Amino acid sequence: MSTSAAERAPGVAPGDGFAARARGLTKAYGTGETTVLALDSVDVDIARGRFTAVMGPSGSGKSTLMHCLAGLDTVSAGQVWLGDTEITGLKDQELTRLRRDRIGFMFQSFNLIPTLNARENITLPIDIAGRRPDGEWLDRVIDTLGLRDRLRHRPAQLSGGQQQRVACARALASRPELIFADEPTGNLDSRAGLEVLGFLRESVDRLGQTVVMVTHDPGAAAHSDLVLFLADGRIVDEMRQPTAESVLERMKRFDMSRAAGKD
Ligand SMILES: Nc1ncnc2c1ncn2[C@@H]1O[C@H](COP(=O)(O)OP(=O)(O)OP(=O)(O)O)[C@@H](O)[C@H]1O
Repeated sequence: MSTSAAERAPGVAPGDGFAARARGLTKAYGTGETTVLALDSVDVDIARGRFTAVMGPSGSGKSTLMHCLAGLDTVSAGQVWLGDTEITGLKDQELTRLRRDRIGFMFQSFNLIPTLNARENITLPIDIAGRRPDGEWLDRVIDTLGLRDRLRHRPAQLSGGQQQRVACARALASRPELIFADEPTGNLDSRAGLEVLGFLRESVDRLGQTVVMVTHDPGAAAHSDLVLFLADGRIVDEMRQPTAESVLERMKRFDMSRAAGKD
């Protein structure tokens, strides 16, 4: 008999107000002496309708956290919920369906299909799922992202910023409960990067989306509502209403305390 998430984790209410949550999330890679503890019993709540940034030094577990929250990777211990669905323990097929129906992804490489035009790229995940796009929503996304006059262009005919906007529209097209963005501005010049961050911000403010973004860039994190700081597989701090300066300052302190710890 399966036990409900709430029964197994006392005090944890169903996912009201949270797009995703984790309790005791632990991820180890490898076995024996070569084991790497990428996540060490992480508790995290991702608020609905908010823009959350995840920062931390290289190797601190940012991507692993994102992959485990998105059901792209299995966990070693702990529980993860998307809304009020516990995803830890779901079978591959159920996870694939859940990701397809409820999550949007944006990666550093845009992963656009070169032979499809912008509009076809945007609706591809919906088409693959065999669903019909919600025309009104799609129009809003396309207009919010300023892509109306680029829909018939193929990726090669678009600038890097425009391609990333198409990738953003594709992530939003199915109106997912949650968008995960892994370094979405990593390959862009600063102007195009700012554009993408502005669009992610607008998707939260104007379209009510929930966004989780992994980034190394304090300037990018400043577009979020909340920054989670990871170190050695743990969430060690958080910051509301961040500015680039306050995030940079926090990271410097962090580097200093790490250096002190190694002495
Ligand atoms: N498939 C894997 N096999 C073995 N170890 C891994 C694997 N994936 C990640 N790790 C290790 O887990 C730790 C966390 O990695 P992760 O990629 O989550 O860090 P990150 O904070 O996203 O790093 P970066 O900022 O460099 O992308 C690192 O020590 C990494 O080497």
